[in-house]
Amino acid sequence: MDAQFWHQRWQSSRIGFHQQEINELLGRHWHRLGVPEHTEVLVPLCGKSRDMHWLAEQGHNIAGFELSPLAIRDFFGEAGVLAQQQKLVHYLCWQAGGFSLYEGDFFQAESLGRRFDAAYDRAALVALPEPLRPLYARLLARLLNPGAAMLLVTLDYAPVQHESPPFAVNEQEVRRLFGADFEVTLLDRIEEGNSNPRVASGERRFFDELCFLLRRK
Ligand SMILES: C[S@@+](CC[C@H](N)C(=O)[O-])C[C@H]1O[C@@H](n2cnc3c(N)ncnc32)[C@H](O)[C@@H]1O
Repeated sequence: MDAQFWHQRWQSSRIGFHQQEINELLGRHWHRLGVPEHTEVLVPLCGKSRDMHWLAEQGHNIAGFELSPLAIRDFFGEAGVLAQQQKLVHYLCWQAGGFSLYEGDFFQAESLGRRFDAAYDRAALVALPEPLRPLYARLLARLLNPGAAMLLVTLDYAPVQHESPPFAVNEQEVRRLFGADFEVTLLDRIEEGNSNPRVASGERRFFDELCFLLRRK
Protein backbone atom coordinates (compact mmCIF):
# COMPACT_ATOMS: atom_id res chain seq x y z
CA MET A 1 0.00 0.00 0.00
CA ASP A 2 1.88 3.04 -1.15
CA ALA A 3 0.77 6.61 -0.52
CA GLN A 4 -0.97 6.70 -3.89
CA PHE A 5 -3.23 3.82 -2.88
CA TRP A 6 -4.54 5.82 0.08
CA HIS A 7 -4.78 9.12 -1.79
CA GLN A 8 -6.94 7.39 -4.40
CA ARG A 9 -9.14 5.84 -1.73
CA TRP A 10 -9.83 9.29 -0.29
CA GLN A 11 -10.23 10.96 -3.70
CA SER A 12 -12.83 8.39 -4.75
CA SER A 13 -14.45 8.27 -1.28
CA ARG A 14 -13.78 4.53 -0.92
CA ILE A 15 -13.46 4.86 2.83
CA GLY A 16 -15.49 1.93 4.11
CA PHE A 17 -13.15 1.84 7.13
CA HIS A 18 -14.56 5.13 8.42
CA GLN A 19 -17.04 4.55 11.26
CA GLN A 20 -19.95 6.88 11.99
CA GLU A 21 -20.05 5.59 15.56
CA ILE A 22 -17.35 5.65 18.23
CA ASN A 23 -15.45 2.38 18.25
CA GLU A 24 -17.13 0.09 20.78
CA LEU A 25 -13.84 -1.24 22.18
CA LEU A 26 -12.48 2.27 22.67
CA GLY A 27 -15.52 3.30 24.71
CA ARG A 28 -15.44 0.08 26.69
CA HIS A 29 -11.74 -0.07 27.58
CA TRP A 30 -10.02 3.32 27.32
CA HIS A 31 -10.50 4.05 31.03
CA ARG A 32 -8.57 0.87 31.90
CA LEU A 33 -5.38 2.50 30.59
CA GLY A 34 -5.50 5.09 33.36
CA VAL A 35 -4.34 7.90 31.10
CA PRO A 36 -4.55 11.19 33.01
CA GLU A 37 -6.70 14.00 31.61
CA HIS A 38 -4.83 16.51 29.41
CA THR A 39 -2.40 13.81 28.24
CA GLU A 40 -1.88 14.14 24.51
CA VAL A 41 -2.88 10.98 22.64
CA LEU A 42 -0.91 9.88 19.59
CA VAL A 43 -3.24 8.61 16.86
CA PRO A 44 -1.27 7.13 13.94
CA LEU A 45 -2.97 6.80 10.54
CA CYS A 46 -5.94 8.67 11.97
CA GLY A 47 -8.11 9.27 8.90
CA LYS A 48 -11.00 11.49 9.96
CA SER A 49 -11.93 9.18 12.80
CA ARG A 50 -14.63 10.37 15.17
CA ASP A 51 -12.82 8.45 17.89
CA MET A 52 -10.55 11.50 18.11
CA HIS A 53 -13.54 13.62 19.17
CA TRP A 54 -14.41 11.05 21.81
CA LEU A 55 -10.85 11.10 23.15
CA ALA A 56 -10.97 14.91 23.22
CA GLU A 57 -14.21 14.68 25.22
CA GLN A 58 -12.31 12.59 27.79
CA GLY A 59 -10.04 15.62 28.26
CA HIS A 60 -7.18 14.67 25.94
CA ASN A 61 -5.33 16.59 23.29
CA ILE A 62 -4.78 14.73 20.04
CA ALA A 63 -1.72 14.33 17.81
CA GLY A 64 -2.98 12.57 14.68
CA PHE A 65 -0.93 11.54 11.65
CA GLU A 66 -2.56 11.17 8.25
CA LEU A 67 -1.34 11.10 4.65
CA SER A 68 -4.48 12.51 3.09
CA PRO A 69 -5.22 16.24 3.13
CA LEU A 70 -8.82 15.37 2.19
CA ALA A 71 -9.25 13.34 5.38
CA ILE A 72 -7.92 16.17 7.52
CA ARG A 73 -9.94 18.82 5.69
CA ASP A 74 -13.08 16.72 6.23
CA PHE A 75 -12.26 16.08 9.89
CA PHE A 76 -12.20 19.78 10.69
CA GLY A 77 -14.88 20.72 8.13
CA GLU A 78 -17.38 18.20 9.52
CA ALA A 79 -16.73 19.57 13.01
CA GLY A 80 -17.34 23.11 11.70
CA VAL A 81 -13.90 24.21 12.83
CA LEU A 82 -11.36 26.33 10.98
CA ALA A 83 -7.85 24.93 11.45
CA GLN A 84 -4.60 26.90 11.34
CA GLN A 85 -1.88 25.42 9.17
CA GLN A 86 1.83 25.40 9.91
CA LYS A 87 4.45 24.06 7.55
CA LEU A 88 7.07 21.80 9.13
CA VAL A 89 9.90 19.94 7.41
CA HIS A 90 8.02 16.69 6.78
CA TYR A 91 4.47 17.75 7.62
CA LEU A 92 1.76 20.30 7.25
CA CYS A 93 0.35 20.62 10.75
CA TRP A 94 -3.37 21.48 10.99
CA GLN A 95 -4.29 22.82 14.41
CA ALA A 96 -7.54 23.77 16.09
CA GLY A 97 -8.57 23.47 19.73
CA GLY A 98 -6.78 20.48 21.21
CA PHE A 99 -6.26 18.81 17.82
CA SER A 100 -2.93 18.77 15.97
CA LEU A 101 -3.21 16.70 12.80
CA TYR A 102 0.06 16.16 10.97
CA GLU A 103 -0.45 15.73 7.24
CA GLY A 104 2.30 13.46 5.94
CA ASP A 105 3.92 10.08 6.40
CA PHE A 106 3.73 8.74 9.96
CA PHE A 107 7.08 7.02 9.43
CA GLN A 108 8.70 10.50 9.57
CA ALA A 109 7.23 11.24 13.02
CA GLU A 110 10.57 11.14 14.83
CA SER A 111 11.56 14.26 12.91
CA LEU A 112 9.27 16.21 15.26
CA GLY A 113 11.48 15.31 18.22
CA ARG A 114 8.42 14.53 20.35
CA ARG A 115 7.52 11.70 22.73
CA PHE A 116 4.05 10.67 23.91
CA ASP A 117 2.49 9.04 26.98
CA ALA A 118 -0.56 7.54 25.30
CA ALA A 119 -1.61 6.21 21.91
CA TYR A 120 -4.65 4.78 20.15
CA ASP A 121 -4.63 2.56 17.07
CA ARG A 122 -7.80 1.45 15.37
CA ALA A 123 -7.41 0.34 11.74
CA ALA A 124 -3.81 1.58 11.55
CA LEU A 125 -1.66 -1.53 12.13
CA VAL A 126 -4.15 -3.60 10.10
CA ALA A 127 -3.85 -1.10 7.23
CA LEU A 128 -0.14 -1.85 6.85
CA PRO A 129 1.24 -4.69 4.74
CA GLU A 130 3.27 -7.28 6.63
CA PRO A 131 6.80 -5.92 5.89
CA LEU A 132 5.87 -2.50 7.36
CA ARG A 133 4.38 -3.81 10.61
CA PRO A 134 7.70 -4.44 12.46
CA LEU A 135 8.85 -0.94 11.42
CA TYR A 136 5.60 0.50 12.75
CA ALA A 137 5.94 -1.35 16.07
CA ARG A 138 9.55 -0.22 16.51
CA LEU A 139 8.65 3.38 15.66
CA LEU A 140 5.93 3.36 18.32
CA ALA A 141 8.41 2.00 20.83
CA ARG A 142 10.66 4.99 20.10
CA LEU A 143 7.81 7.52 20.19
CA LEU A 144 6.32 6.36 23.51
CA ASN A 145 7.84 7.07 26.92
CA PRO A 146 8.40 4.25 29.42
CA GLY A 147 5.08 3.55 31.17
CA ALA A 148 3.05 4.96 28.25
CA ALA A 149 -0.17 3.11 27.45
CA MET A 150 -1.62 2.28 24.07
CA LEU A 151 -5.00 0.85 23.12
CA LEU A 152 -4.66 -1.28 19.99
CA VAL A 153 -7.63 -2.63 18.04
CA THR A 154 -6.92 -5.27 15.38
CA LEU A 155 -8.85 -7.74 13.27
CA ASP A 156 -8.50 -11.50 13.12
CA TYR A 157 -10.33 -13.42 10.43
CA ALA A 158 -9.99 -16.49 8.24
CA PRO A 159 -9.25 -17.25 5.57
CA VAL A 160 -6.82 -14.30 5.51
CA GLN A 161 -6.44 -11.99 2.52
CA HIS A 162 -3.02 -10.66 1.54
CA GLU A 163 -3.89 -8.26 -1.28
CA SER A 164 -5.60 -5.31 0.34
CA PRO A 165 -6.36 -3.95 3.81
CA PRO A 166 -7.69 -4.50 6.35
CA PHE A 167 -5.22 -7.31 7.01
CA ALA A 168 -5.69 -9.89 9.74
CA VAL A 169 -3.30 -9.33 12.69
CA ASN A 170 -3.93 -11.98 15.32
CA GLU A 171 -2.86 -12.15 18.97
CA GLN A 172 0.27 -14.15 18.16
CA GLU A 173 1.44 -11.53 15.67
CA VAL A 174 0.71 -8.65 18.07
CA ARG A 175 2.83 -10.37 20.73
CA ARG A 176 5.61 -11.01 18.20
CA LEU A 177 5.58 -7.39 16.98
CA PHE A 178 5.31 -5.59 20.32
CA GLY A 179 6.43 -8.10 22.98
CA ALA A 180 10.06 -6.94 23.16
CA ASP A 181 9.18 -3.33 24.04
CA PHE A 182 5.68 -3.55 25.51
CA GLU A 183 3.75 -5.60 28.04
CA VAL A 184 0.90 -6.95 25.93
CA THR A 185 -2.53 -7.73 27.43
CA LEU A 186 -5.47 -8.96 25.40
CA LEU A 187 -8.44 -7.07 26.87
CA ASP A 188 -11.30 -8.17 24.69
CA ARG A 189 -12.43 -10.00 21.59
CA ILE A 190 -15.66 -9.29 19.73
CA GLU A 191 -16.71 -12.26 17.61
CA GLU A 192 -18.90 -10.88 14.86
CA GLY A 193 -20.16 -14.31 13.81
CA ASN A 194 -23.12 -14.25 11.47
CA SER A 195 -23.66 -10.52 11.98
CA ASN A 196 -20.70 -10.20 9.58
CA PRO A 197 -22.06 -10.60 6.03
CA ARG A 198 -18.99 -12.52 4.82
CA VAL A 199 -19.26 -14.98 7.69
CA ALA A 200 -22.99 -15.33 7.10
CA SER A 201 -22.37 -16.05 3.40
CA GLY A 202 -19.71 -18.68 4.24
CA GLU A 203 -16.90 -16.67 2.58
CA ARG A 204 -15.14 -16.33 5.96
CA ARG A 205 -15.05 -18.84 8.79
CA PHE A 206 -14.87 -16.13 11.47
CA PHE A 207 -14.27 -12.40 11.85
CA ASP A 208 -13.15 -11.02 15.22
CA GLU A 209 -12.14 -7.61 16.52
CA LEU A 210 -9.38 -7.77 19.16
CA CYS A 211 -8.45 -5.14 21.71
CA PHE A 212 -5.05 -4.95 23.43
CA LEU A 213 -3.47 -2.85 26.11
CA LEU A 214 0.20 -2.23 25.31
CA ARG A 215 2.28 -0.80 28.14
CA ARG A 216 5.70 0.56 27.15
CA LYS A 217 8.41 -1.15 29.23
C1 LIG B 1 -7.82 2.05 7.27
S1 LIG B 1 -7.66 3.78 7.43
C2 LIG B 1 -8.02 4.00 9.17
C3 LIG B 1 -8.25 5.43 9.57
C4 LIG B 1 -8.66 5.64 11.03
N1 LIG B 1 -7.69 5.07 11.95
C5 LIG B 1 -10.03 5.12 11.30
O1 LIG B 1 -10.20 4.33 12.24
O2 LIG B 1 -10.97 5.52 10.59
C6 LIG B 1 -5.90 4.04 7.34
C7 LIG B 1 -5.55 5.49 7.17
O3 LIG B 1 -4.14 5.64 7.24
C8 LIG B 1 -3.70 6.57 6.29
N2 LIG B 1 -2.29 6.21 6.04
C9 LIG B 1 -1.83 5.11 5.40
N3 LIG B 1 -0.49 5.07 5.43
C10 LIG B 1 -0.09 6.18 6.12
C11 LIG B 1 1.18 6.70 6.51
N4 LIG B 1 2.31 6.07 6.18
N5 LIG B 1 1.22 7.84 7.23
C12 LIG B 1 0.07 8.48 7.57
N6 LIG B 1 -1.16 8.03 7.23
C13 LIG B 1 -1.24 6.90 6.51
C14 LIG B 1 -4.66 6.41 5.12
O4 LIG B 1 -4.75 7.56 4.31
C15 LIG B 1 -5.96 6.10 5.83
O5 LIG B 1 -6.69 7.27 6.08
